[in-house]
Amino acid sequence: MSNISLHPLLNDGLTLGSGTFAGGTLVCHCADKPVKVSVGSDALHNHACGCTKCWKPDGAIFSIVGVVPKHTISVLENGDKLAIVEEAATIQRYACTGCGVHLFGRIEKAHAFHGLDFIHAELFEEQGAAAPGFAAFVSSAIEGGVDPVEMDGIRARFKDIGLEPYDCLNPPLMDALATFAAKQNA
Ligand SMILES: N[C@@H](CCC(=O)N[C@@H](CSCO)C(=O)NCC(=O)O)C(=O)O
Ligand SMILES: [Zn+2]
Ligand SMILES: [Zn+2]
Repeated sequence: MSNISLHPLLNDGLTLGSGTFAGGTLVCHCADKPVKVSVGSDALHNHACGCTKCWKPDGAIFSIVGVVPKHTISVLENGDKLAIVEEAATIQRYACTGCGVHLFGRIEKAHAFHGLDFIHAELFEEQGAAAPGFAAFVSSAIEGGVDPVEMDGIRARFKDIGLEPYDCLNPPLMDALATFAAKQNA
């Protein structure tokens, strides 16, 4: 297959987390007045995401995104540069208006993942955050511009590095969404 970059942190195999990471500071890509956000948790359910909405570094076709309890997040510096990307989205992503990096995403409505904020662990200035554990929304990469003929190779590459590819979320998270929906509909 072609030289597609899944993500800079996936292209040469996974770097495992320390297992003891308890949070740190997320920093955007601005050279001047970067936005800094404190997080008091490791990235939970960390995964590669091929959807069109999650932030990706330049040249990558997958995002790496995980969640943290929202009460562990606080904006430390230059929060005036943050703006919500898409107000109507389930996940309201707070992006830096200078560089476009998403610092965190929050769900304000009733939802299985309410109370969890979405973050990109590669933005931690510290090392040791959890590695991604699976790949989600893989087929959505086509919506982002990937040629469908590349998909077999992309799925094979994920399997090679130990990440099971799914076209939605992984079974435990899909079960959590379905459990929430079942309770709401009861
Ligand atoms: N095909 C669409 C899928 C977008 C989508 O549903 N993304 C998921 C996963 S984001 C991180 O896991 C989601 O929950 N989105 C809610 C939201 O973004 O508000 C596409 O690619 O756009
Ligand atoms: Zn920035
Ligand atoms: Zn996504």
